[in-house]
Amino acid sequence: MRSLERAAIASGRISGLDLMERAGTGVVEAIGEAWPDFRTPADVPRHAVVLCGPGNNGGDGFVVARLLRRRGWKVTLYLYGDPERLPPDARTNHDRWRRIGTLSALPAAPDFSTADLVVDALFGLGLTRPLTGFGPIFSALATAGRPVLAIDLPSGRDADALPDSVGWPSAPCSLAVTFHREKPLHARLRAEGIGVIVKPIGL
Ligand SMILES: NC(=O)C1=CN([C@@H]2O[C@H](COP(=O)(O)OP(=O)(O)OC[C@H]3O[C@@H](n4cnc5c(N)ncnc54)[C@H](O)[C@@H]3O)[C@@H](O)[C@H]2O)[C@@H](O)CC1
Ligand SMILES: [K+]
Repeated sequence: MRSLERAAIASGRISGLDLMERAGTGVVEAIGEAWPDFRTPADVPRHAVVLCGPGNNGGDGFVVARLLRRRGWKVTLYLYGDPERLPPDARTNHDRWRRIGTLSALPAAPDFSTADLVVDALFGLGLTRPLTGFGPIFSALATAGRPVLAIDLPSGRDADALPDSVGWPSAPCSLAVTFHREKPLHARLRAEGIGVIVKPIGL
């Protein structure tokens, strides 16, 4: 994915920011496909809790937050990490979000009870080692029993599904929305009964 992305950007066909916008747009399309009820307006605005991480997976989360807000959703956004250290495209989408919404630092045990949907944009392809310290958050998420959409893949899991990654702490997941092509992990997710939707982003 990284080399495809680099080649697409180097060709001048598309920018990294465009890819991120397409990824976020694909996620919002997938929400309507997986949960058709969410397409129709509700009396009370629907509530999404979006968890953004320190890389471009978090950047996709900021795009999704903005697009859901535009569709009338109430959005609660938690950021894990320092906004000043976000990579450039994620930072741009953080700034765009901040023009229309607020964010808080990710608490140790967030309240997910009023969420119609939780969007997991903490970690994607860039995870390099097992997560530590996320146990209480993942437990709170599992206990809340709310639908969880993973952007690209459930945070904490290894996209390559290498054997030594079995058992790494990871977020619960109802649906994973990945981009361009499935990665090795997605076959495993399907085998576990987790939905997977692949969205084109113009690569
Ligand atoms: N590569 C591509 O072609 C595209 C990527 N996109 C998104 O970008 C994501 C990949 O972005 P990144 O490469 O920035 O990676 P991530 O956003 O998955 O994570 C990178 C960040 O996580 C930190 N990190 C890694 N392992 C950690 C651990 N165990 N504990 C704590 N911190 C850890 C790294 O230091 C870095 O700050 C994809 O999953 C996808 O969601 C999309 O925007 C569209 C195109
Ligand atoms: K994720």
